[in-house]
Amino acid sequence: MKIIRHTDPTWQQTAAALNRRAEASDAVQEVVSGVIKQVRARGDAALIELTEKFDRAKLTPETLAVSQDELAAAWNTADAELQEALIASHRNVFTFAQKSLRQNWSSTNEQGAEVGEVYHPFERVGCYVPGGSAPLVSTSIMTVTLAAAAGVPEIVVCTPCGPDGSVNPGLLAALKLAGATEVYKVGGAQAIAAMAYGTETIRPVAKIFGPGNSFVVEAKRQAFGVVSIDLLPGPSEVLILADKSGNPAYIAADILAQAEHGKDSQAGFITDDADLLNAVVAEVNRQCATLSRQAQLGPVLEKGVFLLLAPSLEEGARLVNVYAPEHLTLITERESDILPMIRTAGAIFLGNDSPVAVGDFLAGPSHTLPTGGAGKSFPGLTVDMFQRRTSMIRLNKESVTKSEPIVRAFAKVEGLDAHGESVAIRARG
Ligand SMILES: NC(=O)c1ccc[n+]([C@@H]2O[C@H](COP(=O)([O-])OP(=O)(O)OC[C@H]3O[C@@H](n4cnc5c(N)ncnc54)[C@H](O)[C@@H]3O)[C@@H](O)[C@H]2O)c1
Ligand SMILES: N[C@H](CO)Cc1c[nH]c[nH+]1
Ligand SMILES: [Zn+2]
Repeated sequence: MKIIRHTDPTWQQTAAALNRRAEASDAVQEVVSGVIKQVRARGDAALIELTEKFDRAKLTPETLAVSQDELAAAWNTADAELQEALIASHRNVFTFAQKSLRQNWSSTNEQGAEVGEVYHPFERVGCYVPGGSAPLVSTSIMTVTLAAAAGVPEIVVCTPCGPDGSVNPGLLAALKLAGATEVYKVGGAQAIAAMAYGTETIRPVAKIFGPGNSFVVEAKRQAFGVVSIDLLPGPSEVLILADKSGNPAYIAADILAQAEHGKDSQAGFITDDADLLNAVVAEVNRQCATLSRQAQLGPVLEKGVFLLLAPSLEEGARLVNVYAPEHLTLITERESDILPMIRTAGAIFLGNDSPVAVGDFLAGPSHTLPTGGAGKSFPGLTVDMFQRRTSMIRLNKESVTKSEPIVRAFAKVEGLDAHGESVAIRARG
C-alpha cells in the first residue's frame, strides 16, 4: 500500500499523478488488433484456435454455442438460494431500468414545425460477461436485464469457458433469467471481434455492451465505428473519501473487496484525518489475512492501493474529480457541502452503511461503470443505451413559409442555393 501524506514535500505531485487515462499499452493494442484480424479473416476457425490458446479449451463449431436447453437446465438445477438471489437482483435492476427508459415525445418549434424523438430498441445487441478471473454472474444481470427492459429482441452474450469447455452454471442460470437469446462460449478480444464482424456461427450485432479486462476493453475501442459501444468499463476500482466519521473496519473491507478483483484493480482512500488513515491501514492488514483470494489480493495491495492524507475534505473532493473513480464511497458529516463538489464518479455510495458490493450485486443501477479515469467523459451503463433514437420533423404550408427566410439566409452564406430553393418552392405553393 502506498501512503501519501500532505506533509510529504512531494505530495501534490503524487496526487497529480492520480490523473490517469484509460489507455491500453502498446503491447495490448497490438495483441488485440492481431486477434481482430484473425477473426475477420478466418471466423469460427480463429475463435476455436484463440480459445484453445487463451482459455485452454478445445471447442468445435458445434460446441461454440450454449443451447437454449442448456440454459433452461442451468436455471432449473440452480439451488434455491441462488435462484432467490438472482430473482431479487433482477427485480431491482429491471425496476430501475424501467424508470430510466426514454419516452417518445413531440412538440412544435418557433416556426410551427412538429419536431420530436422516437425510440426503438436495437434489433440485435451483444453483451460481454467476464469470466477470466471469476465467473461474473452478476454482470449477466447488470447488462442483459437492461437490454430486455428496453425490448431488444436478440440479445447475444459472449463469455469465456473453462478448460473443460463449460461455462459456470450459475452464470448460465443468470443469463436465462435476464433474457439472453443466444450465448457463446467465447471470451476476450476474439468475442468482441466475433460480435462486431460476425463469423459463420455468430451473426454480427449493432452495438456491444459490457465490461472486461484490458484486452476486452481495447477490442471494444478498436471495433468502435463498425459497431457502437456503451462505454469502456475495465478493471474495477474504488475511491473512498471520508472524514473522522468513517468506520475504519468498513473502509478496509471495501478496499479489500475491490482488491480481490485482482489484476489491474485499484483502491484508494483519501481522508483529512491521520488517525483514521492509520486505523484503516491496520484494519486492511488484519482483515486481509482472513480472506481466500490471496493470489489476487497480494499484487493489488502492493501496487494498486493508495491511502492519501489531504489537508481538507474539500481538497480530497478535488482529487476525487481528478481521479474520476468507477465507485466513490463518501463518508462525511458534511455531506451537503462535499457531495455537490463530486462531478466525475461512475457511482457514489453514501455513508458508512453503503458497501460497494451491494451496488455490484443488488441495488438497481447497473454495476457496469467507467474506469481508468473514463468517468470524466462516460457515464455508467443505462437502459437508454439499448434504445436507438430517431428524430422526426413534419412541416405544413404555414411552418414551411415561416421557415423559408431563415433557410434562405443559411443557404446564401453556405453557397448552397438548391437548399434554399427546395424550401422556397414549397413556400411559393
Ligand atoms: N467496470 C466495470 O463495470 C466492471 C464490471 C465487472 C467486471 N469488471 C472487470 O472486468 C475484468 C474481468 O477480467 P477477467 O480477466 O477476469 O475476465 P475477462 O472475461 O474480461 O477476460 C478473460 C479473457 O481474456 C483473454 N485473455 C487473457 N489473457 C490474455 C492474453 N495474454 N492475451 C490475449 N487475451 C487474453 C482470454 O481470452 C480470456 O477469455 C476485471 O478486471 C473486473 O474488474 C469491470
Ligand atoms: N465491482 C465490479 C465492477 O463494478 C462488479 C462486480 C461483479 N462481481 C463483483 N463485483
Ligand atoms: Zn466488485
